[in-house]
Amino acid sequence: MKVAVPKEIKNHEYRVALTPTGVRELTGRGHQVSVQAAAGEGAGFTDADYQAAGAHVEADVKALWQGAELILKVKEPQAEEVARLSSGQTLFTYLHLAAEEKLTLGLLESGATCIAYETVTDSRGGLPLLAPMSTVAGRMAVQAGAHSLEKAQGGAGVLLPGVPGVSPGKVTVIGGGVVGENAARMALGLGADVTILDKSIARLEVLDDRYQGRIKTVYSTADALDDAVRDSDMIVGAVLIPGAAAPKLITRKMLADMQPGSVLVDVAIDQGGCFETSKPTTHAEPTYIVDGIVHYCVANMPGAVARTSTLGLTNATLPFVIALADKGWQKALADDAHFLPGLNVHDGRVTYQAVADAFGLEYTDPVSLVG
Ligand SMILES: NC(=O)C1=CN([C@@H]2O[C@H](COP(=O)(O)OP(=O)(O)OC[C@H]3O[C@@H](n4cnc5c(N)ncnc54)[C@H](O)[C@@H]3O)[C@@H](O)[C@H]2O)C=CC1
Ligand SMILES: CC(=O)C(=O)O
Ligand SMILES: [Mg+2]
Repeated sequence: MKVAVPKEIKNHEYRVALTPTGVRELTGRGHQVSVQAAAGEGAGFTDADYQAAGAHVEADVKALWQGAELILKVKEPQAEEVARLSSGQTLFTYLHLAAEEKLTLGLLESGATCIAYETVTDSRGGLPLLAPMSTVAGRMAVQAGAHSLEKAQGGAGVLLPGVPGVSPGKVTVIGGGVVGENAARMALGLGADVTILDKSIARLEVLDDRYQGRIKTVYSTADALDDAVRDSDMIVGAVLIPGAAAPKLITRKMLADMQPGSVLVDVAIDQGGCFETSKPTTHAEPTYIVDGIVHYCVANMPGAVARTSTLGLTNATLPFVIALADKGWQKALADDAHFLPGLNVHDGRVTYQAVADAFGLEYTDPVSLVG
């Protein structure tokens, strides 16, 4: 199969979808891999590294896209990339469509087959292609939030660990999944006073057992959210309903109950965000202030630590990439019931229920397409 790896073009996105190690796995199976010139630079891989693994390095971006059957990316296609996609091509990348109507309509119009990393599942109820980046983003969330608490960033001037004689800062994490647990772990490591809210008692049980009371667990209700906004120096938004737009859990009105200079870090921004006042930001300008509250809402947080993130992401995606290249999308998805939910769009049809629901579009069951 002809596989293409474009250079990412989203603001401050330095990850790449395939490492030279991945290229070697594909070329060893007889596939042709084209990598855009400098695609791996931000993650520490040179064009020569890719060539040594058997890739063709392509400087002409138009030729790269046109010649591809399978396109591997990291972030959702930007407008100029959507315009390059065509019917018969398969795109494998993060999509987050429920938060992006224009992108959804663009992909439908392209006629391409679009498989999202974030909706692939596993036998333990997890999201194996989201988890590595959720781990990164959860760990970064506290770094970013701690920096945002500094006065020069508009923050309240709170040092999370406190000092002897001064209480530590309070961090509340809403959603105790992969992002949430990793954020809580970092906050705990810094010496903050940490609480996790979740709707899943089973998940709270796991966290309680794992952290033996060092992290408080609270069942997420409207009252618990009211308490969180009154008490917290930093709130991390880390909820997910797979494939769907995030629920808005903190409204603008609730910001009035927060201490001025408190910080909201909305990691769930890639699914639209879980705070009413969230809007996507970039690493170039990661924060903004609403009603005295600092908001950090970067939609591609892991892009800033591209070396670690690329290695973590591609370790997880490689087996699925190999399946797509070896078998084609139809057989690869038909053979793996956990890969199948990755299919979000095919030939003008929406094949993921939560995306169809988000925009009132007709849903096509992916089972009917893979035979
Ligand atoms: N901004 C960025 O750069 C990145 C963003 N993300 C995003 O972070 C979000 C979280 O991802 P994961 O932790 O992997 O998901 P996850 O599925 O591991 O965890 C989500 C948790 O939210 C809980 N939850 C759902 N609704 C809730 C509610 N109303 N109140 C409280 N808890 C609720 C669930 O029970 C679950 O424990 C996703 O939107 C993901 O796409 C992930 C990586 C990078
Ligand atoms: C999950 C995601 O959106 C990211 O890694 O950028
Ligand atoms: Mg996004």
